Amino acid sequence: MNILDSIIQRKKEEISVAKSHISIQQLKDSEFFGKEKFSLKQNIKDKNGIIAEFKRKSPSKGIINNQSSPLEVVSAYENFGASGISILTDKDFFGGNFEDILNVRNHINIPILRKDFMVDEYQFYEAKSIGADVVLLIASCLSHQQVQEFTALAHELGMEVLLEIHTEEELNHFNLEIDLVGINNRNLKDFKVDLQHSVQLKNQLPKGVLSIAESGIYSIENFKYLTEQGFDGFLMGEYFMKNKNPDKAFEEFISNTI
Ligand SMILES: O=P(O)(O)OC[C@@H](O)[C@@H](O)c1c[nH]c2ccccc12
Repeated sequence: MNILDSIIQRKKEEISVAKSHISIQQLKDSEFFGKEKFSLKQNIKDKNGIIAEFKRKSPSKGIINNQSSPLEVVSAYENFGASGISILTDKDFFGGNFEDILNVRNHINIPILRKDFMVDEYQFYEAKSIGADVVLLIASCLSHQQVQEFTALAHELGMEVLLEIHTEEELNHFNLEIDLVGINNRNLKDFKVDLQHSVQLKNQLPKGVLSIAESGIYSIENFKYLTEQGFDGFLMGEYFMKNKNPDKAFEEFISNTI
């Protein structure tokens, strides 16, 4: 069993526990349910294209940062022009939780991506109830049909969808309702990073689709290369989070690149 399989197995257990505690109706009654969303699609075009991630740890890197406060970090991301924020809500493997989104939602005015492994409709109601504007759909965990159904549900709830792909076969998961396509430079099964591979995949996307280069952007050179190759957006976590002050790291990166 690879790491992705273990994460999904655990996720399914968590979801069944969550369902037994909180009903969909209760989620619908929460404060954020009726709120308007911020559009990541729009912000990718209007701002600096970076979706900056708050990330404490990962299966590939272990602890990255368990000191920084989400609000301090994401406020700096917003102030220095990020198009959006990604916040991991997976607890066991990434050290995230719902509070990380709930605690910042009312303090920032850019879209928040709930970064998790979405495998069940219930999680879309959860995402909306904590104030997420965008959800991630990972093609390698889902069938073509699930991608379609989950996209429709996300839209019905007023959220946008970022479809993550990593292989040529996964291009088949794309449909015209998808808002943004992320190409993961990292293979989630063995953690290898390959930027060239992502560029090749990006060139096979239908024209006009907003493309996001995800993961493993470890230097200004990497960023510039991907920009030159025509990516519209960049999902970056570790590069900022590995610093004691991710807020400063973000500010410095922006002043050196954009
Ligand atoms: O920290 P990095 O290498 O900059 O990567 C950020 C983000 O792309 C990565 O966290 C990620 C991309 N897709 C995922 C799916 C699940 C969990 C995490 C991810």
